[in-house]
Amino acid sequence: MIQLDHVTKKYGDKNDIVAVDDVSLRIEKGSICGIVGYSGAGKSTLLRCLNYLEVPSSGEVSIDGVELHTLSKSELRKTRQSIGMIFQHFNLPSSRSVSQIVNFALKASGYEKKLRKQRIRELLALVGLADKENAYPSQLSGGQKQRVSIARALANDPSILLCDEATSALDPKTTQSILALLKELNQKLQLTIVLITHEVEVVKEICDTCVIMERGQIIESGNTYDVFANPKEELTASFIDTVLHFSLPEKLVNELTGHVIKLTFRGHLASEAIVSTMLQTFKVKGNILHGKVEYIQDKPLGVFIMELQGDAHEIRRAVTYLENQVSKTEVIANGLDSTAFARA
Ligand SMILES: Nc1ncnc2c1ncn2[C@@H]1O[C@H](COP(=O)(O)OP(=O)(O)OP(=O)(O)O)[C@@H](O)[C@H]1O
Repeated sequence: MIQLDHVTKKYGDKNDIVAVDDVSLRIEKGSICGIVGYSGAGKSTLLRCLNYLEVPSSGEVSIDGVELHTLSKSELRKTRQSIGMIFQHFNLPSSRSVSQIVNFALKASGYEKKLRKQRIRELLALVGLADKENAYPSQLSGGQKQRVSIARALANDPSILLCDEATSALDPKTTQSILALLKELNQKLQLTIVLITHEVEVVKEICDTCVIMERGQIIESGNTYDVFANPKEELTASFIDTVLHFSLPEKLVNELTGHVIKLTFRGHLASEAIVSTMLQTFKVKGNILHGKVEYIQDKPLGVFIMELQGDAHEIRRAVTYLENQVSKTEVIANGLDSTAFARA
């Protein structure tokens, strides 16, 4: 388990750049945690505080109950060996072959020479590169290079893997294959994975929990499904909307005259029945403008956007019914008391 308590990291001669500001966070063993934020939010700094590549200005980082600041240099080096790291631009030396790159990591950690060849084969097979032992980085695609860097990061059998924008330089299809590999390694090796990204798609695909950062602080965090189903902060909602596309074009919304609501369903199977019961029970006309089910790690999250027309009293009753049936209702346009709706 990784635990951060009130971690702050300041830079600058006067300590006036606060890159990470009083962050407390717990990441469970064997889980995948995604840290999301725009450029400059403090993600990289926070990630580097986890293995003390950056020593926090204040606060505590503990790995499996051991506070890193209590460790001697050699103990810290040993702890770092249990934390692998991969990067956006792979950082592979161009003059070494794939097996030499992995061998170098094994050698540096004191892995017994006679066992190294076998270990290199195992690692390359694990990341799907069994046939690339003798290739050089320039002969590999971006996805293959990231696989080599993952093999290198796993050389020491780490229990934690830190991923710094690991898929940001890759095309969508290759991103999917690297994410699938990370998920597989997480399950096969019980590897705890912490990744930072500005791509919410990555979080949606593989993260059990997620953390949203802004100006060095965590503004929202939790189980990924819960955060996606019910974002509390505007920034979180806008990030999520970039992948779920659960909104309507503004021009269309402005042209609508009825009461426009957005319904969020946890699970989609009941959604159509609820909407049709509502339409049969109350004297309202419903126009479905948008309906979609997204899968967040195989769990469905459904959204309907509807325009309701009719008597305000009936609409209120219909909305009350919906509020009791679905996870969340939001007014998108023409709230019941708005003049626009009164005109309709
Ligand atoms: N070594 C440093 N010296 C001074 N300021 C730094 C240093 N590292 C980061 N910062 C500043 O700290 C803030 C957070 O930077 P950080 O790189 O952690 O953000 P980020 O969310 O990872 O952004 P990006 O996605 O662009 O890397 C920024 O204002 C950055 O300029």
